[in-house]
Amino acid sequence: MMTPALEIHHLTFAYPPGQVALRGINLRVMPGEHVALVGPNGAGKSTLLLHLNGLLSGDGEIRIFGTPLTPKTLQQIRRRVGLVFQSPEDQLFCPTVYEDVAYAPCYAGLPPQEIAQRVREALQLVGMQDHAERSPFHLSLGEQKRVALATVLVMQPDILALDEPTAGLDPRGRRELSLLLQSLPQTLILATHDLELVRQVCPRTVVLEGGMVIADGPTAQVLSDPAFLLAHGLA
Ligand SMILES: Nc1ncnc2c1ncn2[C@@H]1O[C@H](COP(=O)(O)OP(=O)(O)OP(=O)(O)O)[C@@H](O)[C@H]1O
Repeated sequence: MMTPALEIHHLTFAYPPGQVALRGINLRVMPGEHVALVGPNGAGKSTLLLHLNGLLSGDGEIRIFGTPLTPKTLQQIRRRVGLVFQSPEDQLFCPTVYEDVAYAPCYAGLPPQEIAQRVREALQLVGMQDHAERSPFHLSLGEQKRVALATVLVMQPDILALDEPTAGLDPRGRRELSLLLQSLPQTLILATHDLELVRQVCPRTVVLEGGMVIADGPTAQVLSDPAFLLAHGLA
């Protein structure tokens, strides 16, 4: 059998001093799957994403392509799992867009020529190739979000986890991002309230509520029942 890209067993986590955010999450995602993570505010979506590359660490087990996530494997796993945060200012800190996108490949010690090529490709993918020399702080929110995505794509992660990627984007920005996400061959985990995006990008949807998985199945099925959507804060 093919090794899953992501396996989560009985993951439980509480923020100090005791705010329980995840209660026994089990999840298996196969390579190349595009999975949506939906649920009301406070359901635990962001908390779950922060566990995927060890930024938070709860009780239970996480395996990335079969490798358990432990302090020993953390560096190796961070190269395979790219996390795009909800607010781009958490991800951008250099004087220029180019430097921000080049930061991770520089840090990883890639050769300069490869860095330049990867940065060009990543900026092209998100449609920001003409803004390489601008300051990220003078870009619009939508542009910043695209650069933040490029800073992760540039490392060519096998798993891409995005938190609210369309929040704050205008309709055209949304459409372009949706098309880009649909085209990505990577395993994709998308935490969002944007059900239209979910229908466009993710054949599978997982619903979280109160830190638990309360539904997991084909998107068309999971999102088809208006009463279910209403009951769980999704509509
Ligand atoms: N830094 C923190 N300290 C304490 N509690 C937190 C912290 N961050 C989140 N929580 C709590 O953990 C729970 C899960 O929050 P989380 O942000 O993961 O939910 P979410 O599904 O991403 O919500 P949203 O849709 O609002 O982004 C909530 O009860 C929240 O109040």
